[in-house]
Amino acid sequence: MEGRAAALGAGTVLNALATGTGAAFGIDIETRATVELDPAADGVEGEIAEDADADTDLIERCAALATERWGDGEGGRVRTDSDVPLAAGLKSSSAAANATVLATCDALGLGVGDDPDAPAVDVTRLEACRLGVRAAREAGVTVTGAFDDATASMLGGVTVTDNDADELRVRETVDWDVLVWTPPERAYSADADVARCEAVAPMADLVADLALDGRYGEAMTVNGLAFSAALGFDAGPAVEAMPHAAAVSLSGTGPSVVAVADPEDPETDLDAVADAWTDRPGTLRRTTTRADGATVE
Ligand SMILES: Nc1ncnc2c1ncn2[C@@H]1O[C@H](COP(=O)(O)OP(=O)(O)O)[C@@H](O)[C@H]1O
Ligand SMILES: O=C(O)C1=C[C@@H](OP(=O)(O)O)[C@@H](O)[C@H](O)C1
Repeated sequence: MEGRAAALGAGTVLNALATGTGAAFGIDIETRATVELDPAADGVEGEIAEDADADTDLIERCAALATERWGDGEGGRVRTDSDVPLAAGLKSSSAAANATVLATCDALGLGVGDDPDAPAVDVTRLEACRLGVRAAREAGVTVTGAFDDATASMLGGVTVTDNDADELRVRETVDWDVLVWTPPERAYSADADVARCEAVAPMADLVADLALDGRYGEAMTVNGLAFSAALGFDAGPAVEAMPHAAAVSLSGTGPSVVAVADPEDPETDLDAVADAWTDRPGTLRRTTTRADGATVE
């Protein structure tokens, strides 16, 4: 009983910490999970390939909740390996949770899809996503549940969500080139200063209006300025990127900054953004948006 799945990292359009409404978009960086179930095992044991000391509680809970819900409460082992840096604002927790829940479904021999009425579909990706969000809340790695990030990672494209109700308001495909700057430091979402985020709620409402109007780029850039100020990050990288990018924002609670360009628009140029950011410490990564989301492998 072995199963495998992969889920996406994501960038932020609207940080949900101010109002509970959030928006994010899936990008082409992945976390893969392998689950081996053993009906005789007592509980689930987790391992994170990149970091032997990182907290495995989230993925252990994801596998355990999934076997409780769709199996017979089997235990076993779960292992993740990931291109999504941990606690860097690129939704590593959502990608790990989604990949683990789907890999557990695969190990249980269940069909995963989006149409609940299709004969081959036992579990929808949205159901799997909601279970991962529940595990994230129980593991204490999130403030709002981060259903925005979880849906972007699971479904791909851009999603706008109500994280208080775990409700998907919008899902749309976007086609952007993406440049990600990840500074060396890490910022765990659970440690974020929520009161400072709540102070910029009027700006978050404006960002939500723009996003619900389909103006994702403007929404994202306003989000970045507001939440960089709220969370104490330098807005300099965003200002440097703005002349060359369709949009740029601090991602999540940071520290990564994500700039996007429209491949059809010659006015946008991520090489110029990379030049502007080149002397900053950390890593620069070029990627693209993804519309397909998480997959069973
Ligand atoms: N590859 C992974 N495998 C297992 N758990 C992970 C992985 N990546 C992240 N996590 C979990 O998510 C937590 C980080 O969550 P968070 O601070 O929200 O970061 P991010 O903004 O990247 O989602 C980690 O402490 C760990 O519990
Ligand atoms: O924990 C949470 O509820 C959230 C964390 C933030 O993301 P990161 O995990 O990327 O910091 C934020 O963008 C998201 O809207 C909600």
